[in-house]
Amino acid sequence: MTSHVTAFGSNTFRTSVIPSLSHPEWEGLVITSPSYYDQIGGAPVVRDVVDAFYVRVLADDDLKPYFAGIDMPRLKRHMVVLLCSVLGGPEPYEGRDLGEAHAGMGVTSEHYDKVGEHLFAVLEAGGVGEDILRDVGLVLGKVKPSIVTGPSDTTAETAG
Ligand code: HEM
Repeated sequence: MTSHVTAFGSNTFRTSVIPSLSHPEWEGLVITSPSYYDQIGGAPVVRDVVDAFYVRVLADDDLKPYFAGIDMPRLKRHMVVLLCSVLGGPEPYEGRDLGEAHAGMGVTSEHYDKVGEHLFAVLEAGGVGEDILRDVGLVLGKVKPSIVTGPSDTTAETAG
């Protein structure tokens, strides 16, 4: 049996139709695309995604040590707001610059990629579409150099 009900609440954005613009003449001329943030169900869904994300991250023996002694409720709050704003939501991110927040942690490229995989896994489990996954992947690629400061054994491109 297939189900398209997301694991993170219902998605009602597609049901909002503006009656005066529903004439066939207007088809394809009116931009009705909601933000990714609205598409996935807004802040409540992002909160659920982030909760599930840190459950996975903390269950990963390679990643868990980074979070020892960290104020997780605060971290989750900052991550929720960051993800909301990346997805086009209204909340402005007020946490630290990502480079500054991760400075001195020695995050490796491999561990960064694992964190990215956990984020993808929860977004996929929540029924998030391909287009959003693709763009989140692009953002993760852009942010990586600010966060990764540790040694990596996958720097073969620069060899030779
Ligand atoms: C994948 C991209 C990542 C994003 C978007 C991200 C995002 C964030 C954000 C928004 C904060 C809070 C910043 C603040 O306190 O103002 C944070 C803190 C933190 N992140 Fe990340 N992070 C990422 C990757 C990682 C990785 C790969 C690790 C470790 C394996 C990591 C470990 C931590 C820890 C331990 C903190 C808490 C720092 C502290 O409070 O002193 N993060 N991250």
